Amino acid sequence: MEKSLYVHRYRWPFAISKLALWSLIFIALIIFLFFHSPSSSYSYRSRRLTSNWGGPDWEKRVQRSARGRFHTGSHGHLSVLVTGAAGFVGTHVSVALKGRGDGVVGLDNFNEYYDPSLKRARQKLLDRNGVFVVEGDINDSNLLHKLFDVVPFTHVMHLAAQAGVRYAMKNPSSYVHSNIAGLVNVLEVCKSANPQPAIVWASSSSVYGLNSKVPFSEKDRTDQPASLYAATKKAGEEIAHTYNHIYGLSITGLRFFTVYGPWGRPDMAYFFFTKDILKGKAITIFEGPNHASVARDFTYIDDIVNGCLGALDTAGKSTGSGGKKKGAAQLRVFNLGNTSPVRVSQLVSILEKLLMVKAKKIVLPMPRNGDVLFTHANISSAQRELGYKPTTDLQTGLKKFVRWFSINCLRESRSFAISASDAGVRSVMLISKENG
Ligand SMILES: O=C(O)[C@H]1O[C@H](OP(=O)(O)OP(=O)(O)OC[C@H]2O[C@@H](n3ccc(=O)[nH]c3=O)[C@H](O)[C@@H]2O)[C@H](O)[C@@H](O)[C@H]1O
Repeated sequence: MEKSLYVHRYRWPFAISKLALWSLIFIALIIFLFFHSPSSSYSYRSRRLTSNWGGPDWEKRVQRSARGRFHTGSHGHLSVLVTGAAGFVGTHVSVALKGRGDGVVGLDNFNEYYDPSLKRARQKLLDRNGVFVVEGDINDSNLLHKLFDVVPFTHVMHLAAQAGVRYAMKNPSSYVHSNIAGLVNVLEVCKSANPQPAIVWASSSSVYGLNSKVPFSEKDRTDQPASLYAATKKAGEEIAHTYNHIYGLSITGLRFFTVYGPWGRPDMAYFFFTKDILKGKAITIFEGPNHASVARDFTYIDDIVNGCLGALDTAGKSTGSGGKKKGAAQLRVFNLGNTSPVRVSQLVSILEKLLMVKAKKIVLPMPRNGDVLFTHANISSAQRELGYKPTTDLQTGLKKFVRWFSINCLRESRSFAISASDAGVRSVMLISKENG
C-alpha cells in the first residue's frame, strides 16, 4: 500500500509533464504542417503580402505606373491592370503595353510554384521599363478595390493563375484557389468598379481535352477536360459568361497553346529539357498508345503578346456601372496558337542541335497525368477579329530561348542560375555570340 502511494505520488507529476510535452509536440507539428502544406503556404504568404501595400508613396507609384504616354495609335492610351505581371506572359505583355505608351500596373503574389528569383528578375525588368508591380494576391478584395480607387483602369489583363497541367494532381487546391476563387474575386471587383473595365484573361488550349477533331476551333466541344487545370479553365469560361450576362462586363478569353520563349516557365518541358540536356541528365519523352507521337502547337511568346494586345485593342466597353448592367456587352473567346503542331521528339531534336549535346532520352507511355496527345489551333477567328498572325516557327523561337537561357541562366550567377555541363555551356555560349 505504501509502495503504491509512493508510486502514485511520483507518477502524477511525471504523467502531467509527459502529457504537456506530447501536447507541445502535437501543436508544433500542426503549426509546421499548416505553414508547410502547399496550399496554406500560398495563402499565408499572400496574407503576409497584404501588409506591403498602401500609403501615399505606394499610391503615387501606382498612379505613375498607370499613366500612359500620349501616343498616336488609333485607340488613345489604355490604363491596364495586369495580374500575374511577374509571370512569363504577364511580363512580356506589360513591357509591350508600356513600350507603346499605355499605362500599366502589375499585380503578382510571387508564389513559390517555381523559383521566385526568376519572378524577381522579371520584376527588375518591369521596373526598368516603368512598370510597378504591386505585391499581393488576386483573392485579396481589399487590395483590388484599393487599386481601383487609386486608378480608374480601362482594362484588366488577367493572367494570374495556377499554371501547369501535371502539377494539378499534386496540389489541386491551388488551382481552385487561383483559377476559380481568384477569377471570381477579380470579376467581383471589376463588376462593382465605376467605370467597369473591359477584361481580357488567359484561358487555355487544354479546355479541348479529349476532343479529337482537329484543328481545334472555338466552336468545338470543351466538355471533356483531361486535367483539373483544364477543368478550372473551362469553369473560368463559364464564370465569364455569367458575369457578362448579369453585370454587363466585356470579357475576352484567350486560349493559349503551349507558350514558350525567353523568360519562360521552368516547369515547362522545353525549359527543363534544355536544363537537363546540358546537365547530361536523362529526359523523359511521353508517347501515346501504339507508340503514337505526342505533339503540341507550340506558340512563341511574341506572337502571343500580339494576340493579347489585339484583344485589348478590340475589346468593347463594359456596359454596367456600380454592379448594375445597362446593356449587352461583348463576350469572346479566341484560340491563340501557331497552327503547326510539332512532335515532342522533334522539339528535343531541335534542342539537341541548338545545344550541340545529344540528349539522354527515355521514352515512356504517357502516364495518366492530365496530358493530352496533341493540340492544334484553328486561329481564323483571332486572325479575323484581332489581326492575330503568328510568325515564329519552333526552330526560330527555340533559338531565341536558348540564347536567353545562355545569358541569364548560365553566364550570370544569379540565384536562379542552373549548373550545366562544360560542353553544353560552350555550345550555348556559341549560340549567344552568334546572335550578338
Ligand atoms: O496550352 C496550354 O494551355 C498549356 O500549355 C502548357 O502545357 P503543356 O502543353 O502540357 O506543356 P509542357 O508541360 O511544356 O509539355 C509539353 C509536351 O511535353 C510533354 N512532356 C512533358 C514533360 C515530360 O517530362 N515529358 C514530355 O514528353 C507533354 O506530354 C507535352 O506533350 C502549360 O504548361 C500549361 O500551363 C497550359 O498553358
